Amino acid sequence: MSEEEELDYHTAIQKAGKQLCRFPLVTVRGVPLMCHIADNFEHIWAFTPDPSDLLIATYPKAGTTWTQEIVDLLLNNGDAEACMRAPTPVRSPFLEIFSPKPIPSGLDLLKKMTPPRMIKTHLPFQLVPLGFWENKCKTIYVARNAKDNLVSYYHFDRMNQTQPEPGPWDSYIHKFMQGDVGWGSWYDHVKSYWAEREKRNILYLFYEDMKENPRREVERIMRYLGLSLSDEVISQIVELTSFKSMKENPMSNYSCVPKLVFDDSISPFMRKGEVGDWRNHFTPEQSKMFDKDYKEKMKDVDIPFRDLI
Ligand SMILES: Nc1ncnc2c1ncn2[C@@H]1O[C@H](COP(=O)(O)OS(=O)(=O)O)[C@@H](OP(=O)(O)O)[C@H]1O
Repeated sequence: MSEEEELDYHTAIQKAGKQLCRFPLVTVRGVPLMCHIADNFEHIWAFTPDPSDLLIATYPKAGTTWTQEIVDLLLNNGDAEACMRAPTPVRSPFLEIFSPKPIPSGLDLLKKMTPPRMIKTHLPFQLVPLGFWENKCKTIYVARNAKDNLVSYYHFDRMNQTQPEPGPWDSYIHKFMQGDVGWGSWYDHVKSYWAEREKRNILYLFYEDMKENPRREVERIMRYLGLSLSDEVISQIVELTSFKSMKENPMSNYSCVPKLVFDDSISPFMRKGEVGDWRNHFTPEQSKMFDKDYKEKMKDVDIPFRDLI
């Protein structure tokens, strides 16, 4: 990003900050979306990607930013400086985000960029513009176990002053289970991409696998992208995308978003980055109740989630 663009970007988000509020949810084709997304859904649906574009799809808080950083470094042969050219949401536009914006509007940014582009979405499979599938765009989906995903989303809803009010922890668990949160049901989301993964050649990854063996997962992404990088470069990418490195990196830690939007005194964007943190939040009763409902909602699929019990 040039100095002028960077200045523009910061002025724009500061100005937009004045119009920001906790956006209410509006249902689009059965999926609750924040109203600024719902109001502009027609434009989002009409977006036509280039066949060379890459889609990174996730339910919110499943490891999107981590994956965006890995992909950008892979595409830039591990060049840390190149990947510090701009904050994550500028390097990898967020397809459905519209103004007033805590981060730049995805469609506006995409118009200015030449393919191949790295595009982020939280839309469930059925709301992703058809052009992605017609043009056979490569797609990486990252899923995170439901309980850790819920915990991360709860803290994000507390700190992001544009997300709907999360309310107390106990009622948030119920909201999440009912899919009464932005981008809807976690259960439907992870299932929607799982069902299409083979037909659409979607690389379906798990946050827990990335934590367990980041190098193995970086290499998996590398092969999916048709790249072959040296062992040394891969090691560098693993190091640059560790939680600690990304938390310290102003281009990946979302410190680009002003405090009046992302209030990091409530909870930082790069919060803990752990598997199993749900154990510090769920009471045994809440966990039992969640597990019973989970079993019922997930009985029709066998997606290998771990660290849930
Ligand atoms: N490098 C790395 N390693 C491990 N964990 C990481 C990493 N980068 C981000 N994170 C954690 O991912 C959570 C944020 O998820 P997303 O990037 O999907 O958020 S968003 O939906 O794009 O807003 C959030 O999880 P929690 O800490 O559990 O809240 C981040 O801390």
